[in-house]
Amino acid sequence: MNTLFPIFVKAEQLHTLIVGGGYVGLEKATALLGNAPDARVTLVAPFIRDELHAMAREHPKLELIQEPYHEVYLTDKDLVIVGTNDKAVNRQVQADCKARRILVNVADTPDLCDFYLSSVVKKGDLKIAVSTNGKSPTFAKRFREVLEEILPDSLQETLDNLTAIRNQLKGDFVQKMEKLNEITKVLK
Ligand SMILES: C[C@@]1(CC(=O)O)c2cc3[nH]c(cc4nc(cc5[nH]c(cc(n2)[C@H]1CCC(=O)O)[C@@](C)(CC(=O)O)[C@@H]5CCC(=O)O)C(CC(=O)O)=C4CCC(=O)O)c(CCC(=O)O)c3CC(=O)O
Ligand SMILES: NC(=O)C1=CN([C@@H]2O[C@H](COP(=O)(O)OP(=O)(O)OC[C@H]3O[C@@H](n4cnc5c(N)ncnc54)[C@H](O)[C@@H]3O)[C@@H](O)[C@H]2O)C=CC1
Repeated sequence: MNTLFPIFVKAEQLHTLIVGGGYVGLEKATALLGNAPDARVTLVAPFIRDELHAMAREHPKLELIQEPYHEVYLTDKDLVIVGTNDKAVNRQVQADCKARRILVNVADTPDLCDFYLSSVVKKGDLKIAVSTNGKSPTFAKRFREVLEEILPDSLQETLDNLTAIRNQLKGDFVQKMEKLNEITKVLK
C-alpha cells in the first residue's frame, strides 16, 4: 500500500527543530534550507559538525544549540526531524512530539515517521517531489537525477506565459478552466 499524501510545506512559516548534528542532521538541514533558505530552524546536539556552523553563518535563522536534547526544545516548534546516533533518544523525541501533536520524522526509523523527506527536482517554479514509499531512497535520488537531466530549462518560460494568460482570462471559474485546459492540451 502506498498511502503517503504529499503536500508542499511553506517551511519559512514554520519553526523546525532538528535533533542531531552529525551527518544526518547536516543532510536534513541542507535539504530544508536548500528549499527554503529563510526557514527558521533550531538544531540541538552535543556535537555539531563544522559544516553546520558554516551553514549557520550563511543562514541567520538557523540557530545551533550545543546541548543534549531536552523536551523544552519542543516549545513553539511545528516540525521535528530526529537523527541522533542514540536510538533511545530518537524514540524519546518521537514520543514527546506525539504527546504535543507535533509532526515528527525519525530519519532512520520509518515506522516512527509522520512524514518522509523526498528527493526534490526543481526547475524554476516547477518542483517535483519523489518518494519510493521508503523502499529505496537511493532510487529516489537517482530518479531525481534523471528528471533533472530531461526536464528543459525552458519550462520556466512556459510557466511564466501560462501565469500571464491565467491573470488576463475573463469569465467564471469553469470558463477559465476550460480555456487553460485547451491551451495546455499540447502537453498531454
Ligand atoms: C523513509 C525515509 C525517512 C526520511 O529520512 O525522511 C528514509 C529512510 C532511510 N534512509 C536511509 C539511507 C539513505 N538515505 C539516503 C538518501 C535520502 N533519503 C531520503 C529520504 C528518506 N530516507 C525517507 C524515504 C524517502 C522515500 O520514500 O523514498 C532522501 C530522499 C531525502 C532526504 O533525506 O533529504 C535522500 C536522497 C536525497 C537526494 O539526493 O535526492 C541514502 C543515499 C545517499 O545519501 O546518497 C541512503 C543510503 C543508501 C540506502 O539505504 O538507500 C536509511 C537506512 C539507514 C541505515 O542503514 O542505517 C533509512 C531507514 C530505513 O529505510 O529503514
Ligand atoms: N550517515 C548516514 O548517511 C546515515 C546514518 N543513519 C543512522 O543515523 C544515526 C545518525 O547518523 P550520523 O548523523 O551519521 O551520526 P553522527 O555520529 O555523525 O552524529 C550523531 C549526532 O547525534 C547527536 N546526539 C547524540 N546524543 C544526542 C542527544 N542526547 N541529544 C541530541 N543529539 C544527540 C550527536 O551529538 C551527533 O551530533 C546513526 O544511528 C546512523 O546509523 C541512517 C541513515 C543514513
